[in-house]
Amino acid sequence: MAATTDGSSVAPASAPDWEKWLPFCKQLPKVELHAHLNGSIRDATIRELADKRGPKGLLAEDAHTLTSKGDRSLADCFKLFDVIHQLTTEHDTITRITREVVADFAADSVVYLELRTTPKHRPEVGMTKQSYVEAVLAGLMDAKIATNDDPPQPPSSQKAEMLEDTREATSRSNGAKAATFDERRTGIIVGLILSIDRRESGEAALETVQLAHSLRHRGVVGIDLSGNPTVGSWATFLPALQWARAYGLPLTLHCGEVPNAEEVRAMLAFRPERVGHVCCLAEPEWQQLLDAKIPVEACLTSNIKTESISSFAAHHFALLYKDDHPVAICTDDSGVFSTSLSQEYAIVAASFGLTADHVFSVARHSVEYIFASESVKQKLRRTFVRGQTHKQ
Ligand SMILES: CNc1ncnc2c1ncn2[C@@H]1O[C@H](COP(=O)(O)O)[C@@H](O)[C@H]1O
Ligand SMILES: [Zn+2]
Repeated sequence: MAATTDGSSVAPASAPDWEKWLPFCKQLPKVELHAHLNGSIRDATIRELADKRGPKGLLAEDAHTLTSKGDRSLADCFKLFDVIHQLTTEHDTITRITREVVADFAADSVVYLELRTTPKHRPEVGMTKQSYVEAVLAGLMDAKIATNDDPPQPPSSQKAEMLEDTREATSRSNGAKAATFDERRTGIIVGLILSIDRRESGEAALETVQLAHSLRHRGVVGIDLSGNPTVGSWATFLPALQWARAYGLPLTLHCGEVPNAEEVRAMLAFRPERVGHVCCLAEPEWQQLLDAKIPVEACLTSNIKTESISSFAAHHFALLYKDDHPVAICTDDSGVFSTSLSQEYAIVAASFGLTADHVFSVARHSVEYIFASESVKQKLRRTFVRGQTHKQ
């Protein structure tokens, strides 16, 4: 793994080192660009859903074990997602977890969130990819209603109308209309990214891209490629990703979570708008990333817990930061890895000896990498005026 620091210019951090950064990071406005819906569920919700399935069931046992949060390999992590997915099969549950996840990010001073999720086709419960995404969109609506000061929840017939009200239509280069949920009620703007799972066929991937295209005006802002990195091949997903690009949908790819030089080279050559992780890049691919200046979503706790990186101090965030490479700090799976965006910022600050100004600047620069219109960026830039509303 070439993407490690030499350790000479960065001081390793122990947990108490970063904890003292938490109050500052909690009140810092933040942008979250890499958060998987089913990886961000509250522990209490997982346990409640598992218990409803029967107290002695295998799922309940697994759910209680999985919320005990030990470090686990990447392979264990994907087993865990399978358990979580068995607990979140109902539309109502999808709506509920979306509402809760958005509320949790909002409570952590996240001002802009790009939440990603894999549309699920589950004929056994009457779920199509479209109905799954509709359930997520309903959760985004509910999140706004739930955190609103005054109005009670409207009957569902009114929801579509309200959704229409809260749209922010913006022009895209291809002339399509895009939208993000605005922050009038909650203080958080949310865009939805649809994920392609590496287990899927090329056809299923294309279905997700077409769904994203058709729901652009409802808050879908981009496409992600994720899932077990040891499964599937780049060639399978490339046609769907090319369609996404033709539709003008920005792309983010999970890249280099495990060593796979050929795939990393192909991904970087494709020039996605962002990449996640980039943990296991050899020197030529690392140089390719730096030259391409593709913004990186850095997920420190995730990389440590899945054993892709050996320690916070050895994380390649330091190299990216020193090189002035575009980078955004992200959680990946705040529920599964028991973290928060504030905690990730605190870890970065303590691990790499940043000042409060540096931390603020990292947060502010993340605005430049979002999948939203210039008008949304402008609005967010105004939130990040150092010294005006947010002091050390
Ligand atoms: C740990 N690093 C990771 N690497 C790759 N993919 C990951 C991931 N963490 C999460 N996912 C992807 O997100 C799904 C869960 O959320 P959704 O059901 O889509 O909401 C997982 O099944 C996996 O496909
Ligand atoms: Zn991820």
